[in-house]
Amino acid sequence: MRAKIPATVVTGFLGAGKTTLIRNMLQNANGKRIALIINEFGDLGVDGDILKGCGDETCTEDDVMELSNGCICCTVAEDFVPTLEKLLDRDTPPDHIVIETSGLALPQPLVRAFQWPDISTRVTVDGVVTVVDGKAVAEGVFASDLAAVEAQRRADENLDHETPLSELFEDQIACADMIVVNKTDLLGADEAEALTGKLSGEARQGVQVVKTSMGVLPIEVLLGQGAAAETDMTGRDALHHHHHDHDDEDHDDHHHHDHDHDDFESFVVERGEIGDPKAFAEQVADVIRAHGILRLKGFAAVENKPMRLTLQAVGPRVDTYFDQPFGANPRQTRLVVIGQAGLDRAAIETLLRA
Ligand SMILES: Nc1nc2c(ncn2[C@@H]2O[C@H](COP(=O)(O)OP(=O)(O)OP(=O)(O)O)[C@@H](O)[C@H]2O)c(=O)[nH]1
Repeated sequence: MRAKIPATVVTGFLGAGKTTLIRNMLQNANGKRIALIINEFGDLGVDGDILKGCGDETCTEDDVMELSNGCICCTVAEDFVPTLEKLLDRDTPPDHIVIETSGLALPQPLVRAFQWPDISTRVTVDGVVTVVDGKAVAEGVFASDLAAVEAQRRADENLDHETPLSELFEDQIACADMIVVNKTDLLGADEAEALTGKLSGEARQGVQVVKTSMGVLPIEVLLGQGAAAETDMTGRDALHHHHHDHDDEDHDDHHHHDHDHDDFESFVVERGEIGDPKAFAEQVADVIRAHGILRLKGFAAVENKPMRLTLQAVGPRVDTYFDQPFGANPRQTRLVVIGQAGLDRAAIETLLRA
């Protein structure tokens, strides 16, 4: 049986920065074939056009598909499932599927759609990424252009107009496997830190909360979370049952700053052979927990074993398996550590080499 194709769901309010994040990801895809499904309302198609025109060779028009209708829970059978199947049935299916939900959409019905027979055997939800407008949330308004959000709601008679935005926001947070606090360029460092802490407290246990601006996030952090969200709805459920949503054109009311400070960093730690793989995996998990490392991956040389051990960690969940003999490669342990800027490299190196 072939491995399931991973799908990442990107959710977040109008203007939070979903399209910006996805565009950045496509431009840094490193040859990964990523197909995009955009759940946009009606005939606006704005994000689709932006992304189709992103000018990157990895992002051809064929790889961007739009769902014709705004609400996935109502159109799963006639729209979403066929769209997904069309992608899966290609001669060269994508390596990864990314789905951008429309601004007021809740991710829950979309994740549930992956439980559909014929889909559940072929695709799995790698992770739900909730993009947050850091500035707006810090100010307690959740979206920076409230008028646009209201207009978006009013324009759809099916939309529930009663639920406060704060509750829709809670639902997006509840479903997340990763929360991206975007627009930190508009926040002070303390404000950003406080917001991150607050959101960590509100999210399900173990959910990673990362800070960034202009949606710049290493693709290794964004993709490959392995959450299988559709099989794990516990605690993800929407508190509120409102339906129907649609998207709207973004109103360009934000200032951009050109900044090139790095929000993420990564480095390599090398060491000699390890003893017991299981004990080492636990050691790695401890280091990850102690230092808030987002991803850790690489190979280890294990005493008396010709094969190299592959290590992959998403947060403190560490997977290991023997993949192939070292062959011509040096018999060494080499681990790539990825995290938010400011990792205590020296301490991490010491712990990983212990
Ligand atoms: N200052 C600042 N502006 C940002 C940042 N990220 C995105 N923006 C801007 O915010 C606006 C909205 O970004 P989008 O990526 O279109 O947001 P979206 O979530 O896709 O919005 P919709 O698709 O309309 O729901 C755009 O003008 C972006 O250029 C950021 O980190 N800082």
